[in-house]
Amino acid sequence: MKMIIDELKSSNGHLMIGGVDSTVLAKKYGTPLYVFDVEKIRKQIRSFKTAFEKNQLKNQVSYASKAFAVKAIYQVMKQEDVHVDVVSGGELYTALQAGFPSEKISFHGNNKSAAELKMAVENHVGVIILDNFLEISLLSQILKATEQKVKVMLRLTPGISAHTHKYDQTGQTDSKFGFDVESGQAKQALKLVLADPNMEILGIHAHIGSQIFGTQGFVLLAKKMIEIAKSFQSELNYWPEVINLGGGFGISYTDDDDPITADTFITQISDELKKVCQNVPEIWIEPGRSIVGPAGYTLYSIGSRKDIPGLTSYLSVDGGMGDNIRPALYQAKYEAVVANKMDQENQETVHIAGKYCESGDILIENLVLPKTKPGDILAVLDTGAYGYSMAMNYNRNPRAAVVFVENGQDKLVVRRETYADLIKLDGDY
Ligand SMILES: Cc1ncc(COP(=O)(O)O)c(C=O)c1O
Ligand SMILES: N[C@@H](CCCC[NH3+])C(=O)O
Repeated sequence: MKMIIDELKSSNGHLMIGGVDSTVLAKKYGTPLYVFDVEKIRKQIRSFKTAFEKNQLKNQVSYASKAFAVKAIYQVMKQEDVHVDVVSGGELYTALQAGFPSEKISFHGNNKSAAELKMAVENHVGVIILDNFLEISLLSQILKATEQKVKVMLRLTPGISAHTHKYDQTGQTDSKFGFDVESGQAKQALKLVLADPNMEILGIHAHIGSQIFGTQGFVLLAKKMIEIAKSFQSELNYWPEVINLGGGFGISYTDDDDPITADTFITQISDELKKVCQNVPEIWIEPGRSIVGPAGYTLYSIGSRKDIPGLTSYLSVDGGMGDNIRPALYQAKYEAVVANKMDQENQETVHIAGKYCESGDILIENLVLPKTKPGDILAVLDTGAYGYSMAMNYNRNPRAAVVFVENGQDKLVVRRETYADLIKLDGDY
């Protein structure tokens, strides 16, 4: 079991989150419940910033908001004075409604619609990260028609395969994202952008994937981006002001995961950049999971139990794949504890089943726990990234509420969906 657990116990054996008793939160707001320790989020952002400062690199941290995109998190990012990236009109809308400054927003996406591009231009987003040729022409038309100018970057596919789940790889040549460097698409895109008087090209971007542990892929990417910049300079007389290296820094979900600190990542990237380039551009990164993942917990109430003699036991909880699709989609592993029995000995091994009508709805296999009874609170750890943001209403289960805790105070930041919410969009026939 992860070392962290000892730090989280209160004297009565309850799991504490951000100075608040998690069982009190479960009672107050109901379960399933996402809980975020906001101080952890702030600390992680600051560790990226500190690492850049230590290495004396001009930089920008841009939170990849797909990991968790609700108004309150954009407000925390505003307080921490970082940028954010969005990948849809919906994320952009949420950020703007939260009062997040549009000039600090980067707009990503491999199939942005004309309407989304127009929305980004009208709201003066900081930079549009162009992903394909259709988008260049759509944006060009919009800018001409509205007589506006915008900063852009080009998303490149650098031909680097990260060591992670296939669904989490994005930098390999055979990827749906970005302009391919190898075949010359990237150069062609740059020519088009340079020729457009309404587009100001800020730099180049690449993202190799998500939940990556080694530094090797990032170091390779840094080197490759400088090579690309040099070829752009010699052939098109263009040198980027910014190189954006994307996100993807891995976190520890279980003891098998060995994450690298922000300091190690940034230092190794910085060393490589300085080795291969005298005039290092401003470096941007886009961490999502590493900023919000470890700060998140999901609290569930334990319900029914099925013991199959000689085989195994299933403990069911009141949530599952609807609030955390990651185990079903990527075979992702998690750790969990019984929040009201932190001081009790582990006594048995069980599978944690969700309540959705799918055999694949198993949140954790072979979890070692104390003896439990219905009504005990199970806390799954490190669920802050890609949990709520990928939540769904399968089986017409309402989506769970989200609570932020900090300095011993709790605040509901997303209310629980009601049954009435579920039929809000339905018409009669
Ligand atoms: C372009 C881009 N930037 C940043 C991220 C964030 O990745 P992560 O949450 O792994 O840091 C992603 C997701 O993979 C991405 O596609
Ligand atoms: N949703 C993925 C990460 C996607 C990253 C975006 N390209 C996960 O939970 O691991």
